[in-house]
Amino acid sequence: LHQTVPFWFISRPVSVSQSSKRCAVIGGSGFLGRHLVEKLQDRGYSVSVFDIRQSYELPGVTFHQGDLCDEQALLSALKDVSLVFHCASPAPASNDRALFERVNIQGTKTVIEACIQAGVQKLVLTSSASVVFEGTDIKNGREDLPYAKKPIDYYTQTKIQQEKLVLEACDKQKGFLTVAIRPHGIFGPRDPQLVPIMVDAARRGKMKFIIGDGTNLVDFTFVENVVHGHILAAECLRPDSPICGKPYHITNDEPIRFWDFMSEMLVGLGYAAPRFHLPYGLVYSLALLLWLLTWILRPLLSFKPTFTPMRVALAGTHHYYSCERAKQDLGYRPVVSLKEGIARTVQSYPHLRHGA
Ligand SMILES: NC(=O)C1=CN([C@@H]2O[C@H](COP(=O)(O)OP(=O)(O)OC[C@H]3O[C@@H](n4cnc5c(N)ncnc54)[C@H](OP(=O)(O)O)[C@@H]3O)[C@@H](O)[C@H]2O)C=CC1
Ligand SMILES: CC(C)=CCC[C@@H](C)[C@H]1CC[C@H]2C3=C(CC[C@]12C)[C@@]1(C)CCC(=O)C[C@@H]1CC3
Repeated sequence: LHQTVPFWFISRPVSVSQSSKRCAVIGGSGFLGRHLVEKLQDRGYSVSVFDIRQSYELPGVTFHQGDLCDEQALLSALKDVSLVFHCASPAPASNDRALFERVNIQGTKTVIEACIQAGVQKLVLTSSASVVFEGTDIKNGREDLPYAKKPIDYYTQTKIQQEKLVLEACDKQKGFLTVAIRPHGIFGPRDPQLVPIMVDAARRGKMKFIIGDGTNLVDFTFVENVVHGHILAAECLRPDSPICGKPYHITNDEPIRFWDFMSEMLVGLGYAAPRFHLPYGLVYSLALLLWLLTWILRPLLSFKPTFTPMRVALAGTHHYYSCERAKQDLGYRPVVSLKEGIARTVQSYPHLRHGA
């Protein structure tokens, strides 16, 4: 991680002691969590994972299987840990209100209480840039944009509450420091959402259409850059740093047309790029109608449409964010370019290639 470090970081060089290199990753079995665990290990951290499931084994990594709403289970996993990364969340696609409220709100309160009780000094939350997204254009959005008043789904609604809880818990007097990382559109090897959903849609012939004029710019962020942002934040988080209790956008700093990104991925995997344009308003209205119908008919039908209003909004509007604050305060610069990230991602999915 060769970076230009901010001046206040250089002015107080503190060697990262062995005890402060003991960390836990809540949600460490997931897509981002596992990449984070691997990089932390490379950087000499001793890592524990706390997750509701164990999806892999890694020599040197201790796994604690449990629900983050269970304080006792968390406490035993956080023993002797000084740094915690919280990147667990139910998948956005579930849209299960009760589950999001239980895990993202109640569970995060439990994480904060357990951290304080266990003597953890630093908590780094994986939030989301979508906490300010309401389904309409955001161009170069900065962190001072207000939280969405009408969040596009329960996932976003509870991510807002979660971020507020974590940032408000920052208390220099008590020696408990917090920071939130807001990534956007994470992609990379082993991602269970973006590429698999896209390929599934392509295989069902649903990737022929471009929603809108196809010029809307979006941030897609390679997973290693997101990991890099988390580790920088953890290492910069000290009582005298300006980052305490603040959110930081972490992006690839290369906004791309949503449909160019989709096309590059699809073509890379051997599928045709979308070609035919459909008006945004029409597709959004149809998605809304379909969503209403599935909601009304839910006692009779268990049908999950590919086109949801939320997905149409994500596919047809501008939503890209400035990561200037992270550059300034964390010395953040993306470590993998979009081109390289796309190439590595395409290569990592041989089983999703056309004809495989
Ligand atoms: N992927 C993206 O594009 C973006 C993600 N984020 C945020 O990044 C974080 C990581 O996302 P990602 O890696 O994609 O998600 P994943 O679903 O891959 O990882 C989340 C992990 O948390 C686990 N988990 C869920 N509920 C609990 C619980 N109650 N107790 C313990 N563990 C639990 C999940 O288990 P299980 O799979 O069994 O539910 C999973 O292993 C999330 O907070 C997400 O909101 C933010 C912006 C963009
Ligand atoms: C930048 C960002 C926040 C990305 C999030 C990723 C997902 C929301 C996308 C991954 C695959 C996308 C997709 C569609 C919408 C957005 C995604 C779910 C469509 C449903 C849009 C309409 C179509 O023509 C089919 C698309 C399938 C893939």
